[in-house]
Amino acid sequence: MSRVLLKDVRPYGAGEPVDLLVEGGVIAEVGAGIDADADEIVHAGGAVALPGFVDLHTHLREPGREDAETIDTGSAAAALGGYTAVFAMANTDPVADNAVVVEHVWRRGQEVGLVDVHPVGAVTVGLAGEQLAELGTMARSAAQVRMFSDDGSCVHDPLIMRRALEYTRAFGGVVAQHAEEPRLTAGAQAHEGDNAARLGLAGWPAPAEEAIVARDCLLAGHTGGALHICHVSTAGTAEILRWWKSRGADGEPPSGTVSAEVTPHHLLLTDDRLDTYDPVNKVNPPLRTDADVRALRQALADGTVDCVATDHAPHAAQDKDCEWAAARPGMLGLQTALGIITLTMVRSGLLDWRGVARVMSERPARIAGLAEQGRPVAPGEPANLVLVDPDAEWTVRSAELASLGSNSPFEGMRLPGRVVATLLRGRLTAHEGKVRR
Ligand SMILES: NC(=O)N[C@@H](CC(=O)O)C(=O)O
Ligand SMILES: [Zn+2]
Ligand SMILES: [Zn+2]
Repeated sequence: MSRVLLKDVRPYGAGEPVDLLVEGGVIAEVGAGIDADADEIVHAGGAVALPGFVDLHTHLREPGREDAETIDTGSAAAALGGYTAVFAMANTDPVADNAVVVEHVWRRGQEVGLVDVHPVGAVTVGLAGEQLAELGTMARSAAQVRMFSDDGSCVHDPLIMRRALEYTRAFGGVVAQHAEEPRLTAGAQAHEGDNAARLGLAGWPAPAEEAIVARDCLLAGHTGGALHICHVSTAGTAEILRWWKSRGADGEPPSGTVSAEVTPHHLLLTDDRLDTYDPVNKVNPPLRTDADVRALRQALADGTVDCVATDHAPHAAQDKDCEWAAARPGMLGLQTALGIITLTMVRSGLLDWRGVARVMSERPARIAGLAEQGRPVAPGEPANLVLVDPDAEWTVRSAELASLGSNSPFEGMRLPGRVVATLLRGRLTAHEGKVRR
C-alpha cells in the first residue's frame, strides 16, 4: 500500500502547520511531527490543504476534436490546476447523448488516471433541442451519468425542459442549463451595451440569460427537479437566484433545487477588453460590465451562486486565430481558475480558504452527487486533496499550459496562488508544476 507524507500543511489555511499521512487512498493521520516511513514525502512549506477541486463544467473535446484537446491533455491540465474531478460536457462529435459515448469518456478518463472524468450526458438527441436523449440509459451505464446538459446550446423548448427536470428525478439527476434565449441572441457577438455599439458588434442582451433562468427556476419548483445554471454572467441572474433561494414558506426551501456556477473569467474580465477585437476574449456568455463582475463576486461570496466552474473551452488555433465574427467562443480555464479565485475572491477579502473549499470543491461535489469528493480534510476521509501556496505568484504563459489549445485570456498576467500538489485517492497526480503519470 502506498504511503505519502505531506509535511507542513495548513488545512483550510488555518492554525499551525501539521503533517498529513496518506495511506491506501485515505487520510490516515493528521498531526504535528508525524514521523512515518513513506514512499514519498512532500515538503509543503505551510501550504493550504483543501479538498481537491471539482469542476462541473469542462470541455475536453474528445471524441471528435482531438486537435483541440483530448481526455489525456485536459486531465493533465486539471491535475495541474488542483482538480480531482471534472465533468466533461456533452458537445463532442459524436455528441455524448448515449451510453456508448459516455462510457468511452468515463473509461478513457480512468485509463489516464489523473482526474475522475465524469461525462455529462446530453439532454436532447444531438443537442438539437427536440427530443429527449436516453437519459435513463446513460444514468444506468458504467459512466453513471448524473449531470445532463446541452451546453453550447440552450434547452429552449419549455416542455422539453420540463420533461427533463421531471424525468431526471427518478435517478437523482441534475439538468445543467446553458441559459440563452436563442431568439434574443441570433447573431450576437458581444454583451449588448455601449462597448458593443461602439465596436459595431451585434449584442447579446442580459435578459436573454435572465429570462431562461427565471423560467427554469419556476419549472424546477413546479416539477421538483434539480436545476443547475451554467456560467451565470449577469447581475440580474444573481438577483433572480437570490429571490429563488429566499422563497419558500416558513423557512422551508422551495420544491425542487436550483444551483448555479460562475466562471473565473466572469469574475475578473469585462467587455472593456473587446477594443482590440482579439477573439481570445470571445466567450459565451460574453464578458459583461464592471457592475456585473461586482455583483457576481458578491453572489459567490454570499452563496447565491453556489460554486466556481471553469467552462474550460480549448480551441484549435485555426478556430481562434481569425476574425472576431468567425472565431469560436470559449477560453481555457483549468490551470488558471485557482489563481483568478485567489485574486478576485481571497485577496479582496470576500472569501477565506474555508470559503474556497466550499465553492471549488464541496458545493460542486454535492450538486453532482459525488460522495468521495469535497470531503473534510480529516482522518478517515478519502485523500482527494490539493495543496496551495497562497503567496507564490506566477505568470501565465499559454504555450506552457498542458492544454493543446492556447486560448487563454490571462496570457502574461501575474496570478497569486499556486498548486503545490494534487492527490487523487492518495496518489500524487501533480507536484511542483509537473504531472505525475
Ligand atoms: N463557453 C463557450 O464560449 N464555449 C463553449 C460552449 C459553452 O460553454 O456554451 C464551447 O464548447 O466552446
Ligand atoms: Zn454554455
Ligand atoms: Zn461550456
